[in-house]
Amino acid sequence: MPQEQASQTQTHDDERYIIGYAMEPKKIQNLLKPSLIEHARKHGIDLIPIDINKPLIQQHPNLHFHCIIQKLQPKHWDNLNLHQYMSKHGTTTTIIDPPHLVRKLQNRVSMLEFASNLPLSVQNATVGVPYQAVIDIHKTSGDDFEEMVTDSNLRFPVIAKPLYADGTMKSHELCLVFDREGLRETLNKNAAAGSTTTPVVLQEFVNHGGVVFKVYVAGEHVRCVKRRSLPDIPEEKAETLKGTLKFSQISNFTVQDDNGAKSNAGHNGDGANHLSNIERAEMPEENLIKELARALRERTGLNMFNVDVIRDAKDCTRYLVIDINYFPGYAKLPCYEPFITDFLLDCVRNKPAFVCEENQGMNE
Ligand SMILES: Nc1ncnc2c1ncn2[C@@H]1O[C@H](COP(=O)(O)OP(=O)(O)OP(=O)(O)O)[C@@H](O)[C@H]1O
Ligand SMILES: O=P(O)(O)O[C@H]1[C@H](O)[C@H](O)[C@H](OP(=O)(O)O)[C@@H](OP(=O)(O)O)[C@@H]1O
Ligand SMILES: [Mg+2]
Ligand SMILES: [Mg+2]
Repeated sequence: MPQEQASQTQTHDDERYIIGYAMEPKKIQNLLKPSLIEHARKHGIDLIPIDINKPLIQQHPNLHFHCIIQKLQPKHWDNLNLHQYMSKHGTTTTIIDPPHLVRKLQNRVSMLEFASNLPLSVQNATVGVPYQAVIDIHKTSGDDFEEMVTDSNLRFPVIAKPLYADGTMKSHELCLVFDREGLRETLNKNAAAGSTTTPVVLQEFVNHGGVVFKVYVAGEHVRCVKRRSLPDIPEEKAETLKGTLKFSQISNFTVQDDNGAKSNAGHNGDGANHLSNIERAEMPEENLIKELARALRERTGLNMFNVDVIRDAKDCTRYLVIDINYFPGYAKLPCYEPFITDFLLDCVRNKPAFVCEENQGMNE
């Protein structure tokens, strides 16, 4: 079976490790496929579900977790009371990754700060971030609005993104904004939402050939795949476009899923051309991806994340990080079973580089 061949890690028959997973049912369904549970089991790892709604200390009294992987909302941290659990088992159980570090990825400003001024040196390539500004969502009219847009130094088109990328559907509701009127309209709609109003980041839209590179990181293990993205907007067209265009989770399907959906729907023409653009797009240099992953692991202190990277259509040596997601959909990677299992084996064998700093800040 290809997954077996792809696994790099040797296991000894007598080694067995218990790894708990704490996450919402939808995430479990996406990630913990029988193929992963089986692959991990064959390599010495028993994956055990943790109930995220009650204290961990009251669960599995006869099991010792070597490590726990998690994707949780703050309320779940409270319910699980991991602090209590770790005060008893903290010397032998590792939590991947500490929540106070994960939280930095839940804000689109602090998230991209990790990717600013990265000292990478692979051929001529540079990796940076697009220009972005947080705006005052209450300045929706008159001079205040005009002044704010001028002061922000942004050039249209921009993408309006909710500041908080906190795992809610709302946090993925983005909007391409073509001009000042479009921006005013977006802010007015946001203001009309009343109690659900959210701060907004405006990020410059960068033409990038309609392809996003998703770099999946699990400790030292790194994989990069191509996904569908927004199409380019030629400069002359950008000047004539007005208003806004809402979109959400445009890059969440794999190229294979996209192909299937298009052919099932009987689409051709533009759709097919667009997909072949993706297939034709050259992957970034492997060393660049590795260096980027390493640098971000160091800066964030995290092990499990993916990075969305685009390549400037005007300058193919210029890469831009547009998004970093904690604990992404690894199951969308081909042969994700050995990828995750090898990482988990690294964790339980306590390779120093993978152990998070004493699980500090756990319940912060
Ligand atoms: N600055 C940008 N320039 C061009 N395209 C962009 C830019 N930012 C985002 N995009 C496009 O919009 C998509 C969604 O943006 P982003 O990744 O920030 O949102 P998200 O909801 O956090 O995504 P995810 O589902 O990966 O968490 C990207 O995959 C890319 O196709
Ligand atoms: O934090 P949430 O649950 O909103 O995170 C998303 C994340 O934004 C990414 O979109 C993941 O997908 P990929 O980047 O395509 O891997 C999602 O993965 P999923 O398969 O678990 O839905 C995350 O949940
Ligand atoms: Mg993204
Ligand atoms: Mg995201």
